[in-house]
Amino acid sequence: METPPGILVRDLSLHFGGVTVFEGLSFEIAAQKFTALLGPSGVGKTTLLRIIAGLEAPATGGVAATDRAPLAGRIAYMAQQDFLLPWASALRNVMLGATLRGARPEPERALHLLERVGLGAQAHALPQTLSGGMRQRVALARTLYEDRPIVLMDEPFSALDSITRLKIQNLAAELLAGRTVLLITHDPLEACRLGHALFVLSGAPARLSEPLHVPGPPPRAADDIALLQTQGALMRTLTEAAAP
Ligand SMILES: Nc1ncnc2c1ncn2[C@@H]1O[C@H](COP(=O)(O)OP(=O)(O)OP(=O)(O)O)[C@@H](O)[C@H]1O
Repeated sequence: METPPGILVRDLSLHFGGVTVFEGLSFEIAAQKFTALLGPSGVGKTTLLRIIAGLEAPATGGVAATDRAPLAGRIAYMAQQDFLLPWASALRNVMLGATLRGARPEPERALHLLERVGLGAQAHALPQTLSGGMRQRVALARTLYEDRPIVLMDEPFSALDSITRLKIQNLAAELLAGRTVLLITHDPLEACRLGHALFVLSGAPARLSEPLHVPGPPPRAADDIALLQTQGALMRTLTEAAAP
């Protein structure tokens, strides 16, 4: 895989009807790190991710890679819902991107990734026979199958119970290490376990907080002292962000 670049967001403005979601928003997402993005519901997190993914066009400004090469084709997107096709096996769902692009599927590589997320034995199972955590692991394997240097994740684990969530966070940290990852989450613990830098988006138009940094490589233990201190600081920033 090529060296994952960082992402430059420059002078972004976007309005929906009379609402100004972004006005002159600029920031940088570090290369080869996990960046966590938190903030109140409706502030514009998903919209920001969609702009970076090229799925939404801003009124002004834009998004570029720090290596100046085009971003197109270098981004994988993992959404909150697993979006698995109900009639296709786990294996075929992992290869869905290739199928949709008309590319030759690589079942051996897909199976290897299912094995890495602990689902080798379920390769031929249909999604409805799998638990929510298993389905999100299939979705994670599908994201990895795309093998893109940049990975955008929109609350990917929010529907899971807390222990399943801790386990899949560990997997994501291991399997996505070295890529440029932007993770939207409402879970301060998830942000602190996985993020190298944590940002809070708040206000209308939305502004980014100064980043918080958690020491040590992800995934961090949930009871790590430095993590708990950062989580406290993050909770204060989130409380201020929610104040009217
Ligand atoms: N296609 C659209 N048309 C009109 N308004 C939109 C559209 N998409 C988003 N919005 C509005 O833009 C704002 C930001 O929405 P967005 O989904 O990005 O928020 P969010 O921070 O991701 O929220 P949540 O945490 O609840 O997922 C909201 O006020 C939303 O209603």
